[in-house]
Amino acid sequence: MSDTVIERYSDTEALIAAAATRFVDTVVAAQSARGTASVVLTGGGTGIGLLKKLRSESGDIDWSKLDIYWGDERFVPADDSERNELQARDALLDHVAVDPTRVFPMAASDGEFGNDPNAAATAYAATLAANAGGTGVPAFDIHLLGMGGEGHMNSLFPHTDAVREKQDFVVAVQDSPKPPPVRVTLTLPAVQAAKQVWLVVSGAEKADAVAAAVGGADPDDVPSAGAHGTDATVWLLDEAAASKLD
Ligand SMILES: O=C(O)[C@H](O)[C@@H](O)[C@H](O)[C@H](O)COP(=O)(O)O
Repeated sequence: MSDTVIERYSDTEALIAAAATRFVDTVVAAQSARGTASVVLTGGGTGIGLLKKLRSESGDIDWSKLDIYWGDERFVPADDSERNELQARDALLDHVAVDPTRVFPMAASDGEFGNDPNAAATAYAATLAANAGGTGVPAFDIHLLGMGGEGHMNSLFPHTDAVREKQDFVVAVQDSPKPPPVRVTLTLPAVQAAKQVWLVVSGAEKADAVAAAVGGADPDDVPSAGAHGTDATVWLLDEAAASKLD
C-alpha cells in the first residue's frame, strides 16, 4: 500500500501556494533523475488556480521536458471556454515553454473524431498506450485531481459505469450530473497507475466526502476513495475541507 499524506492549510490561497511548491519540487526531482516528467492536469477551481500560480512560480521546472495529459475533458467544441484544455492553456500552458508535441489534450466535439465521445476516448487510450512502453498507461509522476462535494473526481461520478470501469483506461460519459453532460475521462485503473495522486480540495461543502474517502469508503459511493497512487496519495486540503477528519 502506498503512503497517504494529509496536509492542511488555512485557506484556499495557502493551499494553492503549497500545492504549487510541491508540484515544482516533484517535477524537478523527476527531471533531475530521469531527464523527463509527466503530469495529469484537472479542471475545476483549485486545479486551474494551481496552474495560474505555477505561471508565476515555476522554479526550475524545464517545461520542455514535461509530458502533459488531462484526467478528464468536457466534450464541447475546441473554442468553448468550458474546455479544461482551454482553461489550462489560458492559465499556464500558453505562457511557458512547453514542447507542443508533449502536450496531449483530449479531442473536442468538433475535432477529428466528430461528435463521438467514444471515439475520442478510444483515441486517448491509444495516445496513453503509445507513451506507456507496453503497459497501456504511463506511470504519471503526478495525477492532479479536484473533487466535487459528492466525492467525484475526473468525470467519475458516484454509482456510474465510468467509476466501476475495471479494464479500459479512458471512457466516455454521456450524462454527467455536473454540466456539461458529455465528457471523456480517465478511469480508476488509469488514475491508480500514477506514482503520486494529489487531491487538491477546498471548501466546507467537500468536508463529508473528504472524510468518507480518507476513511476508506467504497469508490462506487465516493469515487475519490479509489484515487490512489502507487507511491503516494496526497490530500492537500484547506481547513474547511479537512474539518470532518478525525
Ligand atoms: O471537469 C471537471 O469538472 C473537473 O475535472 C472536476 O472533476 C473538478 O475537478 C471537481 O468538480 C472539483 O471542482 P472545483 O475545484 O471547482 O470544486
